Amino acid sequence: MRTLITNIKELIQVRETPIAKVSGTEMALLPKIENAYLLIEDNLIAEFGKMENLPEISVDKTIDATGKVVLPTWCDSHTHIVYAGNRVQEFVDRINGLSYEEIANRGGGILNSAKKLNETSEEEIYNQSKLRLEEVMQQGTGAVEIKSGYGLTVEGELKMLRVIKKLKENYPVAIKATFLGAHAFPTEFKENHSGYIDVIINEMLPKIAEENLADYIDAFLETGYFSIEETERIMEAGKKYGLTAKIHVNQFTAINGIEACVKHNALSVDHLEIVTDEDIEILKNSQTIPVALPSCSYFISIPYTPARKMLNAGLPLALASDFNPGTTPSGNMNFVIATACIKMKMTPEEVINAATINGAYAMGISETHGSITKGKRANLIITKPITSYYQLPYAFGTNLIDEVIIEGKVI
Ligand SMILES: N=CN[C@@H](CCC(=O)O)C(=O)O
Ligand SMILES: [Zn+2]
Repeated sequence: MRTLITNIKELIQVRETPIAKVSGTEMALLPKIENAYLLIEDNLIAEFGKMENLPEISVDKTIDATGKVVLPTWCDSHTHIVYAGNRVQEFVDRINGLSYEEIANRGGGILNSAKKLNETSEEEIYNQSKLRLEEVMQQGTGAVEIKSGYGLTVEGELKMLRVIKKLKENYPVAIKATFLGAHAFPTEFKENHSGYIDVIINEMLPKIAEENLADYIDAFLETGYFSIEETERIMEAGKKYGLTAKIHVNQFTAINGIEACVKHNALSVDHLEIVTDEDIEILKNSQTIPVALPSCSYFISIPYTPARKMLNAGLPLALASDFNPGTTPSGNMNFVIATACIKMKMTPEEVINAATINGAYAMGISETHGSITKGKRANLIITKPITSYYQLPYAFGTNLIDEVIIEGKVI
């Protein structure tokens, strides 16, 4: 099957030579071709170039993109899309003055979602979660990482990971599964942290490996959650099963957690609302990519990741949604990029790099996703007619997406 997209006003994020990620000042550059065509063969990008160089070819379908921008679909490297129910009451409690921490201390927060998840059948969780996946696909997401972490029991964690596996099987979007058993301590292990970590290492991980249910391992390294030493135990155990770490860290406090993650070759460190100069130094010269989650900062009113400071220091940065019931009940990457421009003072070029090629890197899929490169997956957003790609973050709240193509097919 050959599909030809013609008369593209701007074909953006064009990388003739494949790259893994972009860092520092490179993030300000977003290569593009004006008045372009792009040829899709089956599920791959086969050719692209200027309209004037379009060769004579026979195709099965032509899409006229006059006035429209074409770019790679969003690569959302950090979500918790699989969950049961919602946490609307906590939303109202926060409006009335309670903080995220106060709600968690009352047994709300992650433990609230864990209770709901353990009471809900696998089929029902799948049915609720697939609606969120379908929604973000329509919003232009073509690759997504999904975490467990609302089970916190052997059965609960396996149930979540099996739902992620089923989503992988049934949807064309690229999905990476991350095991986040170390998301919070269940109440019965509140005073016995090592006991719960033993359950993670000796009971959960072997079963997950046996069923091949996870690609990565995560922990919530934070004051009041998992300490550096506890997170190190988790990362080391994961490594034994071939699971590279992607760690929640520096969301509320900076406790030198980033150093431990870099030491253990984490693929990404995520959140980073609070970042010290030492953290930035440590991230330099590492292969670990920082991931910012601006919708979370927006929703629970916490600081935004200091993107400018990090980019000025030469670091790469990825942007992801953090879609979850507690701190970010939205997976809309269009809102993520707009918020990063508006609140983090990133430029349109930087946010698009952060949400495509760098997001792909943060999921370990930049060889196949995240740019317009021959041989990569034909995962594309075709916008409505717009003046330029600047309009995407500018017109926040307006749906400017006309069509989404995943694996070569309009969805
Ligand atoms: N901070 C840790 N985990 C999630 C939120 C968990 C929740 O409140 O349900 C996050 O990334 O924001
Ligand atoms: Zn998260």
